[in-house]
Formats: sequence, structure tokens, C-alpha cells
Amino acid sequence: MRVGELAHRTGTTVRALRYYEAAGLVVPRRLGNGYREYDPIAVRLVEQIRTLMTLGFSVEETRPFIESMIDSDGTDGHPAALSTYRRAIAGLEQRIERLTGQRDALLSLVDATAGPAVPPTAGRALGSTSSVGLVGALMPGLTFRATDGTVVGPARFDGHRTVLFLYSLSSRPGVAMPAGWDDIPGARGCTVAACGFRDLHAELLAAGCDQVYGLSAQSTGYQRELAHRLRLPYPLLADPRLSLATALRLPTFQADGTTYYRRLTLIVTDGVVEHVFHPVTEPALHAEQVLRWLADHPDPRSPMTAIDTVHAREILDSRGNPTVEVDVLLDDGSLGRAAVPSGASTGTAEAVELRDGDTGRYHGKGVRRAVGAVLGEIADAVAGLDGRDQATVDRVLIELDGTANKSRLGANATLGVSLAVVKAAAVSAGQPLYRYLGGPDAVILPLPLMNIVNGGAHADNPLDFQEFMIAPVGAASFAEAVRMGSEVFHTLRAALKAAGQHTSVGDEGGFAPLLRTAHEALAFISAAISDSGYTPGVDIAIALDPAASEFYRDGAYHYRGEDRVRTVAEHVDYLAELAETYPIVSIEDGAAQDDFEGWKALTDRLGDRCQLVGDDVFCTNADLLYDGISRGIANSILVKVNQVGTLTEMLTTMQAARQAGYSAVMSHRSGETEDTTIADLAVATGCGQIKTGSLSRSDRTAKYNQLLRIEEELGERAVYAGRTSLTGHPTVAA
Ligand SMILES: O=C(O)[C@@H](CO)OP(=O)(O)O
Ligand SMILES: [Mg+2]
Repeated sequence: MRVGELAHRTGTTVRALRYYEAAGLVVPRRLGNGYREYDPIAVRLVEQIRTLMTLGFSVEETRPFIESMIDSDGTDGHPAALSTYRRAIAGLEQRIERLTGQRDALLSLVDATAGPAVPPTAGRALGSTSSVGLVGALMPGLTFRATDGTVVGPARFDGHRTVLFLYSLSSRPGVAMPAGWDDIPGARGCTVAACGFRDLHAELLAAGCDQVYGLSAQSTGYQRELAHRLRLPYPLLADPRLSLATALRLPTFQADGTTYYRRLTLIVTDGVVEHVFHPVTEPALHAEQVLRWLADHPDPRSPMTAIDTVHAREILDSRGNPTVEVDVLLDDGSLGRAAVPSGASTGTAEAVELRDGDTGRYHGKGVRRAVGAVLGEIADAVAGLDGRDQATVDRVLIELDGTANKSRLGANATLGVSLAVVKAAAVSAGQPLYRYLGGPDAVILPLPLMNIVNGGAHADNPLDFQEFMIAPVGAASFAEAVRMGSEVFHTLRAALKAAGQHTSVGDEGGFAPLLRTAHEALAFISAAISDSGYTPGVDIAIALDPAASEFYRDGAYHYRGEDRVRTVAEHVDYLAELAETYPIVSIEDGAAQDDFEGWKALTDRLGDRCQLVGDDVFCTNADLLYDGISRGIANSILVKVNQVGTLTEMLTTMQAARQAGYSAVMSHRSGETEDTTIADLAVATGCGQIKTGSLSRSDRTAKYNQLLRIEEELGERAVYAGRTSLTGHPTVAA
């Protein structure tokens, strides 16, 4: 049986089962595909563990019972089991005696202090029951300023499991600590404790906590310096009036006339204190202690949508190169599968696509390392996370990788997991992906930018520009747009053939004729539009992706098809001339990624009448986009989810674009697979435009076909974006 079923049958959580597995108590077999398979005896073993735990045993203490059950094949009447029970009873009697003594000692302590829930005596060790008065307490209705600029109120603790560590005072370079600080028991070590929570942050999230906060009585300004200097991945909360201490009667102490928090850590689950760590005597090891506790105490609210299994494999993309495919299985049996695309004309700031470099396989292009990262580190880190909590899953991926460009694990590894998780979550919710992500308002079908003539890095012809696209701006529906595109595609094929050109296709399914200039290609395309019975610019407009980074060198544009070099100014003039001559409504990467002068000149020249899309220059990266916005370049962004490596980061970038008034074009890569996720993402985000290649090759048409299905499913609610989503809604005279 699978882990979800075992959890169901034994009334426990998958996370707990995973813990029993890690402890070597109830260990499943691994099937060829990586899934866990439990034998029927597992039900009895788990029930036994649960029973013993309700009797007060820790998981570790159940080991002799479980081992004797395994030895006796699931029965507990075996002589070994009987002697284990007798030993346990003897042990229990000793413990009862010890605990009775502890209880009496504590009762007298309570009588003596009759005050704070946690006595202010952190200098010496207290039994864990000293904080019993705090367990079960509600988080009070207080709000705190956080170092990330947010305000954290009680609502932030609802529905979450939070690690909230309280600390006294962090040291600051060049600032003396209060007099006598080092002599106060438990005062030193706050910085080191904060670093522990930093270093184990990803593991803490993976172990079932949703958020970590540090809290102290210092001001937000003081805390910000610390958060910045230590690069803390979690926010610090400022409580200068010690209001939490007052509300929960927490221990404090005085030094040099100021009151400080005692070090103490709370686990707050769904707004209620679930556990208290006090005193914290070994700050350097404290985060580890909290991590162990979390692993030992699975979240009682652990959902059936927790991630059970993460599997990955090497498959082929449309160019016959290997790429990563990931399967994510949730506890409830929902499966999400995602395959990662791959670019040819890549931006230098793209997240790293990890290739093995082993020339003995796939000419060095194997992706076994990325697959290995998914099967190993990533699977371990995300197992047990809630598949519906995409932000946490992606945050764990980002932190686990730890680099700015995903070069350690590979963006191909992180993206496969990120997308497979969201797809599994959609299955679990019983919703199509576009609606699961976009909600009931996800009804906009994008304008397709259909790449019917390929050049540049995508074809073996002399055309310098990479993509010549048609955009059926005048169609009444997406289905009609597809029909119009297909008709023009076939008209063009006939025209090329008649002109003695060959009609084989390039990487994105567009024709790759032996033309030399953009003028020649555009003349063919305009004629094909008219000859198909459509009015250029009114029914069908044209879009270009020169992918100019590919032929920009030494400050100039090298047109090899025309055998000439254009200066930046000449190149901009040339694009402007093309835009005046043909019904061009969108130009992507009209300037190279590092030619900001060209980008600026182009934007100033054409920005008010033509959509100018940044691909290589932005790399779907919010920071690069912000930089571009402040430079006043482009007015639109191309969105390729593998350029950043997680869904959440892509959505953040799209949000930034929306806020700046930039349009966004959802995009494939030149190396694609049968995966159609971007079709759903285009509808989910309502961005209104998609670039997914030509009207041939299944890796391209798969996306159009998925959009046709979505339009059909939405029925009358579907809205075809047409020209409305193009920046500036450019209209072009016929
Ligand atoms: O430049 C582009 O826009 C893309 C997709 O068409 O090409 P590649 O995936 O090769 O970067
Ligand atoms: Mg491009």
C-alpha cells in the first residue's frame, strides 16, 4: 500500500510516517519508480507506535516493541515481545516515581512564584513542564513591525505553524554591550542563535514550520542592521514595549536599567502556543534542537495534499536533447508531471540550466546531475510540504539551491519540481490548472504570436532575425485565430515553394527559407496574409523577434545575411523603417541585452506606437525588469518560466510588469516538449499574449491545442484578447 493509504488507515499523517521511516521503524520498499510501497504489517506497526505514544513513549522508545513485533511477524504474543513489555513496565514504574517527584517539586515552585507562566530563572535548567502554563495559550492580539517592512499581527499566526524565537540583544560591531552583560546567565549568544535559524531555515520549513520570526525589544532600525549584516532569510519583529512579555507573562531581565527578553522559543500552531523551549542554554545548537522537535512532532494539521514522492527522469526535448521531467505525487494520490524546456538564444542573466558536461553521453548535454538533485536533496527538502502552498515550496527550492542563479541544483531541477507541484495541486483541487491558479476570473485567451518564418539561432539560413510572427489581432476567438494562422502558414508554404524556396521548418516550426533580409521575409508574409483573404494590420498583424543579442558585437550589429554592419543608430533606423513599412505591432529584443543605448533609442523612437518586448535584457527577472523600468527601456516583457526557475518568481516578475504598465507575453523556448503548462499559465495570469511557435510540429501545436480546449471549456465566458493586451494597443493602417 502507498503512504497516503497507510496514513489514512492508521489515522496518522504522512509526515509522521516519513519520520518513522527515517528512524528505521516502519520502512517501506522502494518500487522502480521511486514510490514507497508498504507491506500489510506496517498497519500494525504504526498502530503500535501510536498506541505507545499515547501512553507517553517517545518514538525512539517504541523501538524495542516494534523490533520484537517485526521479529515475531506482526504478533505481539511472541516471548521476545512479552519480555520487552515487562522491561517497559519496570521502566515505567521507575519513571512514575521520578515524575511524581518532579511534579511535587514543580508544584512547590508554582506556589512560590505564583507569577509568570515561565519563571524568570533562565540561568538554571528547568524541567520542560515549567512552561506548561504557556502551552495552549492564544497568541495575543498584538502587532509588530517586521524588518521586511510588513506588520505582523495575530492573523499571521492563523493557519500556520510558526517558530517564534525571542532573544535578548544582539551585539553590533563597534557598540558595547550593557555593563555586566557577559555575567548574566543566558544573556550571551543571541547572534549565534539567530545564525542557527538562518542556516537551518530551509530545513525548518521542510520539517513542517511555515515561517520563522525572531523577536526582541530592539527597534526595527536596530534589527534591520542585524538582518542585513547576517543576511537573515526570516524577518525580525520589534517589541520595544515588551508587550508580548506582558500578555503571555514571559520572563525578562534587567541590565543597565533596561529590560530584555529572556531567550525562549515558541512553536505557535494556528494561533495557539503548541510548545515552549525554555531555557535556551545552548544558543549555537538551539535551531537544531527546534528542528529535531519539529521532525519528532508532525504538524497535527498535516493535510492530505502533502507532497509524498518526487521523481525525476531524463527525457528528450524537441531538438532531441535531454531535459528534465518531474513527477510529483501528493498524499491523496494526485499526480503532477512537468517537463522543462530549453533555449538556444539565451540571455546571459538566465538562471542556470545544469548540463552534465560528460561528453561520453549526449555530447555532454545530459541532465543526470539535475535529475539527481531532484531525486536526492530536493525530494528530501520538499517531501511533506503542502503541495497547495506553492510559495513555500518555491521558497524552499530557492533557499536549498542557495545561489543567485540556481547554479548549484540547476534551474531545470527547480523548475521541474515547481511546475509539477502546482499541477499536482490543481489535480488535487479537481480544477484545470488555469483555473486553480487564476481563479474564476481566468477567462482571457491570449493573442498568439505565431512564428512562421525562423532565422537566427533557430535555423540554418542566412536570416539574421530569429522570428517573424503573425498575430491574428482581428480574430473573434482563439479558435478563429488558430484557423487564420494555419491558413496563412499554408499560403506562405505554397508561395515559398512557387518561388523556388525550400519549405523545411526551423526549431519552432516556422519555415526557414534561404532569404537574406528581413524585408524579403516580411514581403512574403504580408503577401501570404493578403492572399489568404485577410487585411494586414487589421485582421492579422506582424511581430518580430530579431533576438539582437545574437548579432551584436563590439558596439555594432553584424548582419551576416546582408553582409553588412549597422551602427546602433543605423540599426534603430532600420527597425523603425521596417515598422513603418509593414504592419508590425511588436518587436522583441530589438536591441541586444547589453546595448542600453540601443534599447533607449528604440524605446524613444517607437515606444508610443509599438510594443517593445524585453527578453534577453530582462530574463524574466524582477530585478532586471525594475532596472529596465528605471532606465525607461521597453514597454513589455517576455516571460519564460525557465529563465528564473520557479513559478513564484515568474509570478512576481509579472506582477512587477503589471504595476509598471508593461505588458507580458507568455513564452515557450525553442527547445520544447509536449508539456503544455504555459498555455494554462497564459490564461491563469490573464496576460493576454502567448508566443509558442508556428502552426506545425507537435511541440508547438500542443500549446495551441490546449488553448483551444480551454476556450471550449470556458464557453461563453471566454474572452479572446485580440489586440487589447498589446502595449499601447497599436493599430496599424492597412
Ligand atoms: O528568443 C526567444 O524568444 C526564444 C523563444 O522563441 O528562443 P530561445 O528559447 O532559443 O531563447
Ligand atoms: Mg526572444
